Amino acid sequence: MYKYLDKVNSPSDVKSMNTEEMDMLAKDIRKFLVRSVSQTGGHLASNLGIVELTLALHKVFDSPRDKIVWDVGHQSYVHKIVTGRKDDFVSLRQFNGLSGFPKENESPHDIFDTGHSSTSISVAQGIACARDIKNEDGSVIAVIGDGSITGGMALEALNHLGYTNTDMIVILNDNEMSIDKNVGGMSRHLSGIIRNSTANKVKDEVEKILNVAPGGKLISKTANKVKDSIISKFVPQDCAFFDSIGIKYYGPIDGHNTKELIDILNKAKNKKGPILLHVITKKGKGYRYAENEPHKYHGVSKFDIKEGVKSGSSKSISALVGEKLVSMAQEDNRVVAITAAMPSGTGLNIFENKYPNRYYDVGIAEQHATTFSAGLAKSGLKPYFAVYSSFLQRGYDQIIHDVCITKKPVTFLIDRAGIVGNDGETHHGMFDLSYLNSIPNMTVMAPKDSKELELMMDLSLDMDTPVAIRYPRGNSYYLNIGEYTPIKIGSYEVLSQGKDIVILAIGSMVNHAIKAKEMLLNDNINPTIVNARFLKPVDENILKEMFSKHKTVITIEDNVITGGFGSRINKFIIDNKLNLNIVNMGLPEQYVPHGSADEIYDSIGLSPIKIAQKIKNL
Ligand SMILES: Cc1ncc(C[n+]2csc(CCOP(=O)(O)OP(=O)(O)O)c2C)c(N)n1
Ligand SMILES: CC(=O)[C@@H](O)[C@H](O)COP(=O)(O)O
Ligand SMILES: [Mg+2]
Repeated sequence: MYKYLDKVNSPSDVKSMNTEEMDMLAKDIRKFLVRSVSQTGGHLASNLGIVELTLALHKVFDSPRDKIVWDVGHQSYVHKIVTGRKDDFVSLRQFNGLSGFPKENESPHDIFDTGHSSTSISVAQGIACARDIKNEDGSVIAVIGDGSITGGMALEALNHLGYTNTDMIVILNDNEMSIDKNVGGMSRHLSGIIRNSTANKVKDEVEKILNVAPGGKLISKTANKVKDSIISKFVPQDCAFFDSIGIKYYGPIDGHNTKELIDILNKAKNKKGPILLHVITKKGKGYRYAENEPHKYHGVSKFDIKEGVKSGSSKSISALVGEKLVSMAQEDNRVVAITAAMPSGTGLNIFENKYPNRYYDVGIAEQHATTFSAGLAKSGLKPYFAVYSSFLQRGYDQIIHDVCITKKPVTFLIDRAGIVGNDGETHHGMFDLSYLNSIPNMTVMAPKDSKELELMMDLSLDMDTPVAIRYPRGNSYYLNIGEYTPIKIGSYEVLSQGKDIVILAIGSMVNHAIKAKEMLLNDNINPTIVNARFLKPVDENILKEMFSKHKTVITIEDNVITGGFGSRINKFIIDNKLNLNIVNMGLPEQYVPHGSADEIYDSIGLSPIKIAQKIKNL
């Protein structure tokens, strides 16, 4: 079906191809990617952009002896195809299927597990330094995007790398896009380099990289031809930033010109010290819709190839948050919104459209975003930092040191809490209740549905201390049960009275508890259900009342079972010397793999039916 792709089962198959064949292979791969991802969902646009670069890397380097370290890893599909996993793409990101990110246990070619951004240079430098200490050889290459290089970790690593002068290659894959438009001074600097690039500005550095062969000068006719063709594209520009910190910059390089890429990589392979190759690619290349709207094709669900991705009719919880924040900003001019490179994902693009001057995209910089929010709060504003649960892990010290010790009224809108689904273990928001639980001065809430989420946001506006509100990935939903009136700090809600057993559920697990109760009623088991809206403070009055009326207590949370909501309730029971049966239900203390959220909840015993079964078996 694919003339060239069908021949590829390992990197050596690419090595045996000439550049023309590799270009035909690139075409096949693009076709394959579009077809395959249209049926499974996945990260499309970044992979379409990185086809020639990945093929050139596998042509020139000898993976896995030479180590290719992918940043984020969402662009590793072509690498997976080349390294023998093409046939597994039918199961991409599905339960028990191929991961959408590099996984060490999937292939020896996947050098390091990843999913979060800006780690590749640190990892690669560690591997390269270890190689040197152990007197081993082999190249180490970090492949990082223009979005990811704005992240604090990447900048810290560059700072260190320039100092240690380690032999290593950083490939900066610059498509001038993060998920949304890339932002920041670094991005502006890189774009400036691209704009200023002209074929005539040949500088000494070009000569240097071309003269890498021991002893020297390019003398043969062919070599000179190669030189000319490279020089016309490979023009070092104003690269003061990288050069001044000790990393030799080369570029910009056409990331879709296979011959040029192979030539440059061959030269770079033998260079001493750290070098950075600035490779320019087009996100979404080869699929018209993705080229035109790369942000829409960064991560996609299944779609029709002819029609392209269509927006769903239901409103996401994130969009609802964006809209609510707009209405709060209308009422209160202290409200400002912050995102760390996730405007569309968090719904803050809606806020940006309405209030561009009260909106900040700080780049992939969750730590900075947290402390920046503390600074805004210090000056009397009401900052709302909307951030995915797993990415906020990056800002842990900043939450304590800069927000909570001095009680700055920053509100964290924690999106993607609980199981996110197909991104898998790096992205599930399964730790936030635990990591926030022990931080003094922080109020932590989780709504039963989207209407309650809005009420919690209203409450946060009136509070002058740190607040976190967590909610899941998905479409907004309304349970129409209980009260929808202004919420008081630390107030729980009894949703239905039963006997013997009380279920205390938090956040999206309230819905699971309600469904589980419907099933249990068929077996004459009638638990009381409490919507535990706050991780902290807890509602002591309701807890005492419930614990006096019931013998068995069940806590349910979509957070790791240790250290979160259940632990807090256990402590309350111990502190009050109560004699009760208590069962904690939550996510296992293990990294949870990818799949649909429903499949995962069922597999770990948190689907309504599994909850009901567990209660029946008590
Ligand atoms: C710590 C962290 N924050 C945010 C993200 C979400 N994220 C994934 S890819 C991406 C954009 C990366 O842009 P770039 O490195 O330029 O790669 P491209 O998608 O353009 O290929 C972002 C923000 C993440 N994975 N990790
Ligand atoms: C690779 C990455 O971190 C993001 O692209 C992430 O996959 C987005 O997740 P959502 O689809 O939940 O926005
Ligand atoms: Mg990019």
